[in-house]
Amino acid sequence: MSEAILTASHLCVSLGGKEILHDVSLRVAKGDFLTLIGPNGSGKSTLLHTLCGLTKPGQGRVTLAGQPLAAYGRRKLAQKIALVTQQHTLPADLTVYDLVRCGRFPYRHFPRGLGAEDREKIDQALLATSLTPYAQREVKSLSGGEQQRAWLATALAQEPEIMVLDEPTTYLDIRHQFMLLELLQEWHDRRGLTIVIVLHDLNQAYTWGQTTAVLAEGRIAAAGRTAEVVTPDLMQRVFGVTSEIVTTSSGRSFLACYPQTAPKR
Ligand SMILES: Nc1ncnc2c1ncn2[C@@H]1O[C@H](COP(=O)(O)OP(=O)(O)OP(=O)(O)O)[C@@H](O)[C@H]1O
Repeated sequence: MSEAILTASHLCVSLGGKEILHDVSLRVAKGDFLTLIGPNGSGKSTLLHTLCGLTKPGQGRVTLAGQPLAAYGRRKLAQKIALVTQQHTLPADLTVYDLVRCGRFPYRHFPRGLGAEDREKIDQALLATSLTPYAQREVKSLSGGEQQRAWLATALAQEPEIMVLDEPTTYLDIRHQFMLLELLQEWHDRRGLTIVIVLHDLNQAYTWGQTTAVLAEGRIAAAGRTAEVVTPDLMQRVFGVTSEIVTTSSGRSFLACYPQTAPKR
């Protein structure tokens, strides 16, 4: 088994006076592509924020490469982990280029401005997300899906070892959902990026995950190799939905979820 890069041990997290995560332990191996799934309100975002050090656990701890998160300064931590979430507040006139440039902040030594390497990384990130022609557009003028890609570009420019993404396919049409997942897969395969990603589409979690963790009511219901975790039995137990592993004529396997009441075609 590969070494752990990120480890959560016995996390208890409370928000607004209520315990949200109960004794959650999770091990993310270096180079993993981990999909995190669970019903609405099960604590997925809370877990991601805690893994990134944005939310402090009441009990338990998170370690990054064997060191507690608190041992890393903010700049060093940002060189290791990038978080892509959906809650964004932005100045009205911020351009895409300016946003993606923020990904280079952990590497900048003030008062020096952007160096040649920073500019190269920004250009690469814009290119990878097909946003080069949008560089001078105001972020707020972009569609929801384009904005999502701009945030992904910012995280790519950050060059983290671990990318943590909270439902990044929201707002994206199906082709762009696949493009985003393929892009992550490519950065995972070519650059060894470790990925922890919340996906609501269970088939996508089944298809892209090497490992999968399932949260239910603030507890880990299952974790391990995706093919062993994402099973019709578990989907029934955790989500209350019927599903089947379906193999197409081209030999690809999918998790097909369907309501019992769906009309047959
Ligand atoms: N700041 C807060 N104060 C109080 N309760 C909170 C706070 N933030 C989140 N919660 C509650 O914690 C629970 C878990 O929320 P969280 O956003 O982590 O779930 P989730 O699995 O990501 O949900 P979803 O799939 O709907 O995005 C929810 O019941 C939510 O209402």
